[in-house]
Amino acid sequence: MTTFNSLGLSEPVLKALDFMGFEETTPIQEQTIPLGLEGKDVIGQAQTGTGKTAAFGIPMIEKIDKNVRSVQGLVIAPTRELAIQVAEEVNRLGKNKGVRALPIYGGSNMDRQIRALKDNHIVVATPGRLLDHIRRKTIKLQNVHTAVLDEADEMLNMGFIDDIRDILKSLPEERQTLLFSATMPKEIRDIATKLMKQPEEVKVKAKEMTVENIEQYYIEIPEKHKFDTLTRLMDIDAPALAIVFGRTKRRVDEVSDGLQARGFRAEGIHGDLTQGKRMSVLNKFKKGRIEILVATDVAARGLDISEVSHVYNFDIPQDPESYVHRIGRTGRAGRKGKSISFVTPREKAQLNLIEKLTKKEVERLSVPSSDEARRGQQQIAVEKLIETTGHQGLEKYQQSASELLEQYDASDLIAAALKMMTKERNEVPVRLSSVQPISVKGAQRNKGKGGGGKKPYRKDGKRPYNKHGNKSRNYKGKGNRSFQNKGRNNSK
Ligand SMILES: Nc1ncnc2c1ncn2[C@@H]1O[C@H](COP(=O)(O)OP(=O)(O)OP(=O)(O)O)[C@@H](O)[C@H]1O
Ligand SMILES: [Mg+2]
Repeated sequence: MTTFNSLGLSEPVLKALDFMGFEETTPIQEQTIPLGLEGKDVIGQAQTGTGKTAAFGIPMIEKIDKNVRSVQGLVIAPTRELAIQVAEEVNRLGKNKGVRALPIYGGSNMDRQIRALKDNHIVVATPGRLLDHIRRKTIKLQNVHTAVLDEADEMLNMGFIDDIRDILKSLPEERQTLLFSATMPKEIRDIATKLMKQPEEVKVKAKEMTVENIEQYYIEIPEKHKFDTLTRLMDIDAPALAIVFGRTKRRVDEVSDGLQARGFRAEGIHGDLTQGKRMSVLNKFKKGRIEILVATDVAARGLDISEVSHVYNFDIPQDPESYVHRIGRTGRAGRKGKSISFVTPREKAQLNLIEKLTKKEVERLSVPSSDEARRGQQQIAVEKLIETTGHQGLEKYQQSASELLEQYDASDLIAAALKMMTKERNEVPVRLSSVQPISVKGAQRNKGKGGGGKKPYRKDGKRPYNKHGNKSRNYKGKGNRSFQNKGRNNSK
């Protein structure tokens, strides 16, 4: 166990860490904070939810002179939501030291940003908006000594390489550059290395690329049954907060409309929404006012919402890396999480690619039946009833309870109470537009995935549900055609 104390951090930063409840370092923090403090360039790769933000945030804050009123640290992040979140975490870490961070991103008022820039030591920006400021000369970067690319591979992958290069060119030569992500494909790392000075590579040793505390499952399912299966899973799992990833904006809209039609508190988020709408949906989700966030990959990276208990890949992602980030929205900071990915029969090769990247086998589940879903709902009522027996104030009901028990059979009474408490399953028909399955370039059709049989769907390890009908059928692909990888479709 390594404490932050042993890293030689300043009192105000230690106090902030204490306030935030960080007791010991995570492995990536333990390894990169000393390098960051020494001024070394660092490429840091560690699993999702393991504290990379503080790993770069802490040394950056330590190196800020709060009396110099100019931007000294710069973080670049791929999305607006992430820029805001990172700025919040940096502000928490820097609070006692008097170090302030400002998020700047497209879709918000430029003049206001310009005014606010004067009072901040650190800027957390999306690449496009930052370049706007640089080109209009509305931001002064000559005092920047530390630059961080958070989710570096994503930004370089998205074709932002020229933007990033232009941004870095506008910073002083004498600076430190840090690069972080949970994934770092070799070709991207090679590009990145060219932007840095003899970077130290820190790759936290982990057998698998995904964190162990996420239980990973997949369900093989034809496209047309996905939606009903999703709502069944939700009825059984009763997630605290869930994120459902869809492939396109239209898909996200349709799935969130469908979920609403079935009585779930769901809303969608994707790149076509206004900034205001995106923020309001995300805030509602963080506060639990909606329970399901339906999203494109725009929400796949970096977002840290601790209560997210389930991630559903309604559509399997095009990039295997994206899978790592998507499921990483759950199981953060040591919490438990569960991910379930829908794979159409023609997409098995894509699943194999994912397993190859993550070095982790994804376990197969059978399609839950509507009877299992109904029992799932009933189980929720059972748990609620049991929990309520521990509540105070039950004595007010004891008199009625004894009277009832004199007249009726106890099990009839409990059955009636459960019936009243069990949510009726809403199965209004929902139709989605058809989509193309993901295709893998030159993919070998999956020839019998290893890993034994599938597991019947169950809410947890303790209560097995019998399998009912609905076995996944043997869908045959149309021959062994290899599919063209359409590359990244710009559909976030
Ligand atoms: N040392 C620590 N002790 C306890 N909690 C921590 C510690 N470091 C970070 N955290 C918390 O863990 C959560 C995840 O951290 P963070 O968002 O930095 O993860 P990440 O590695 O950047 O993940 P991703 O790859 O998804 O971006 C945050 O809520 C953060 O406040
Ligand atoms: Mg992060």
